[in-house]
Amino acid sequence: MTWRTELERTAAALRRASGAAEHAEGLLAQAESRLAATDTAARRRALAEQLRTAAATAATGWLGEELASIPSGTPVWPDEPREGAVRIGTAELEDEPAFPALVDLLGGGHLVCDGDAADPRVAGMLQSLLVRLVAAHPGLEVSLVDGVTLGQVFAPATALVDAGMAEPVATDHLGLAKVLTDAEKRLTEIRDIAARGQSIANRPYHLIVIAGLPPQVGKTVRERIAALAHAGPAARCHLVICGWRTAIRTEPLPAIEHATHLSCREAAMPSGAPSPARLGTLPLPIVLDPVPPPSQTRTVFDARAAQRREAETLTVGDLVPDPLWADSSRNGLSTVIGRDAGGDVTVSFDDATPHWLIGGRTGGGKTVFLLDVLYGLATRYSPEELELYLLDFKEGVSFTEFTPSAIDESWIPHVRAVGVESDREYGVAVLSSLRGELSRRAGMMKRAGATRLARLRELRPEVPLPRIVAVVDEFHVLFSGNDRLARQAVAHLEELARKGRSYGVHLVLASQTISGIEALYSKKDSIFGQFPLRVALPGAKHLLDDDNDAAAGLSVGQAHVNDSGGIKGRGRTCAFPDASSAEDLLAELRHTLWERRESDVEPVVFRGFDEQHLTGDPTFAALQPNPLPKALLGRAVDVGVTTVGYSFDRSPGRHLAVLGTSAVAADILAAAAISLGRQHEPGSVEFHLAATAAGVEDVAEATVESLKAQGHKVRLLEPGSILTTERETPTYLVWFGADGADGKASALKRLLLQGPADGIHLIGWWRGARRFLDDIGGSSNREHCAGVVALNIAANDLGAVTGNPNHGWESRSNRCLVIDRHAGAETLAVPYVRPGRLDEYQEAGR
Ligand SMILES: Nc1ncnc2c1ncn2[C@@H]1O[C@H](COP(=O)(O)OP(=O)(O)OP(=O)(O)O)[C@@H](O)[C@H]1O
Repeated sequence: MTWRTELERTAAALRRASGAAEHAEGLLAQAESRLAATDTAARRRALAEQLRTAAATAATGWLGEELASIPSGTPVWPDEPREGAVRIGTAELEDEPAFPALVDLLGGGHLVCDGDAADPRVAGMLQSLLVRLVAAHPGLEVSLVDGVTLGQVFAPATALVDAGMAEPVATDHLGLAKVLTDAEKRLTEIRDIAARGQSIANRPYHLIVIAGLPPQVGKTVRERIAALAHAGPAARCHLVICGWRTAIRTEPLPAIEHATHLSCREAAMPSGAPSPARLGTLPLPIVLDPVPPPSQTRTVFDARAAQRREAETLTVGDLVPDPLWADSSRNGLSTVIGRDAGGDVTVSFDDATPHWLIGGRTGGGKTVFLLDVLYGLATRYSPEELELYLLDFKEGVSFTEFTPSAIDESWIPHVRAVGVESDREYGVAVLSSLRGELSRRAGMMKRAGATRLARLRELRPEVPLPRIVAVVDEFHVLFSGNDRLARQAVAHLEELARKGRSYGVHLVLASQTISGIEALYSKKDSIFGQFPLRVALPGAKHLLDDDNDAAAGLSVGQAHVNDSGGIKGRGRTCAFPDASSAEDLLAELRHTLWERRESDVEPVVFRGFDEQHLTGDPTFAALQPNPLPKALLGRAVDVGVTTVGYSFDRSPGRHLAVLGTSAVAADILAAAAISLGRQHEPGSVEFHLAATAAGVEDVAEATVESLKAQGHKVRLLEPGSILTTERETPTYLVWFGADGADGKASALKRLLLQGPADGIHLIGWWRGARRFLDDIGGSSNREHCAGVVALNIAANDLGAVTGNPNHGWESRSNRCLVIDRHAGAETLAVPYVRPGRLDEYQEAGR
């Protein structure tokens, strides 16, 4: 072989190997120009020197220097290197080391060697190659196969396995098959991403190192390896295949594309020494890199593993941006939630992912994930940019930390309403109010001529138009039962899911499962099709596509985030921080946000099973004498938990009947009387109380005391005189137990008919709805009592009382239905009771 040919080949090999094409071309040109010289030995040395210099540029530091010469303590690289070449040994010229032998691996092609790790030279080369690549590539993911030394050659890589950078070494054909299956899956996913025009440049390299093929490997597996080699480089998958030689049955080997071939198995030299290794067409022999110093291997692997763990672990503190509230929600909202090998994983509410579905078993981390998201958003966006509605249908305290408490007066200023152990009506009320907001925004957009929220915000800068995020934890409860409420919830949800995107109203539904919700059967696809962002937590079912098993191996603290409705290959698995273990930090953060608030309006908190007390209602505290007094009866099950009242004016029928056997009725009467007392000047009105029902003495007595304390004249009436007592001044007759009308049905009718005109109103408790109807003279007289508070009475009895059979009223503890026939209003409410009375009543089974 002439020097010229040798030179050309050598430079070409270097060019191929290093990818430093321009540099090698330069070398070639220079060398050619000097070919005329006569001193061959000198030329060879000069050539070797030039190639050494070229290689030093093509592969530096961890990738190119002799490992033994790299000082201990040299850090692993923090960023991906640009060069793809890596050293595997040294080319020798006349038995002297001439220049490093490089192969173009990650970002280039593959390395195929006919020898396997049973040859110590190959074992040494593999170990040093792994150290180099792990030290140089922070994002590298590795699959290791060793069918010849039972994993011995990769023993030092345990640290990589522990850090999740590598799978445990596969040592048999089944293990190899799994490696290939996983690689094929990954390849398809990455190819899909690239096919959609998205960049795959931030995806980690996947390196498969086969130290030797397990004995049982046949044609099919070899063909799979060849196919992977064919498609791999385009999907950042590269192979190092050792022991790639014709099998015993002399099957021809499939060709491995994009490969540099390393040959170690030519016949032994006459001296008995193994033949030297050869790399590709490079005419010089190669001495493969030896086993690196064990301490170096350990240090590199440990450092990389530690760095990887740290890089993938986001702390709660990392969720918080600096500065706070700096982002605009004009085009959407987003927050970082975790990290994977590709960097930060963010989740967004925008045109592409307007609504989210989150799934995971109990204890799978849903609440923690939601807290992470909510703190992330509340720190990025000010309350002018973001409003939050939080509903929790399970027994627990998920969102209470966002609201003021006896221990901590602060709250998250973005939060408008929080439902804790909410009941379904409250959930429906929140959805209904959000739907109202959709309509309001739709109207504004139409009038302003805008088609997008962002545009409307530009046109109407004076109108606050924050994006709204409504979170519903355990949302399946809302739709359980397939009843009227479930149907209402479905209707609201459908509308919000469909239109929310345009108007900046976003939903997050979290549950253990999205299947099995009867009320949603026919609408499932149309509704959940609007929820492209899927977050699968451990135990999530039916959240991702059927053929997508990405959530199968998740452990608590990990989430699989898919932004394409669960389609395979579109997700990222990341660890998210544990907000439940950062109470102090979050409390401090809450305080900081609270102190920055511009409004003192606290979030409305609805606790489904809490008692409501008249004295705890700010509306009661603010009452003043006024010409249109209103009896306060309870708090509505609506978003604002507004006070429900019934007003007494002089028009006919302004009386109030509380119906049902529940002793809560007595408390409602008491609350009505006491609140009315506040709205009259003492002396301008009298209160006549009659306590004819058993067990109401305490309540009646307390009511008398309260009214007297307000300065009112109060009379206690005895049976027989309740309806016949003369009343010359405006009077409220508060009657605990009006069933039977004191035996004077006609007097009752007269009072109902004529009373209001004289300022005389009845507030009465009837235990039986039918009895009440009889007492007032039948259904034709129902107009004579326009106010009804239904407690535990049957829906058809209530229908008979009001003449409206369609109330759909289902009585239950701690709820009442307040009906004002004149106003055409029916309001579900939590009635006022005296503190602790609900427990007493429940214990007594009433
Ligand atoms: N990111 C995380 N890192 C570490 N531990 C976590 C993480 N997320 C959750 N956990 C642990 O799991 C526990 C349960 O989490 P969480 O309360 O969020 O579950 P959940 O799905 O809401 O359960 P449930 O529905 O029963 O309330 C937490 O108390 C915490 O100890």
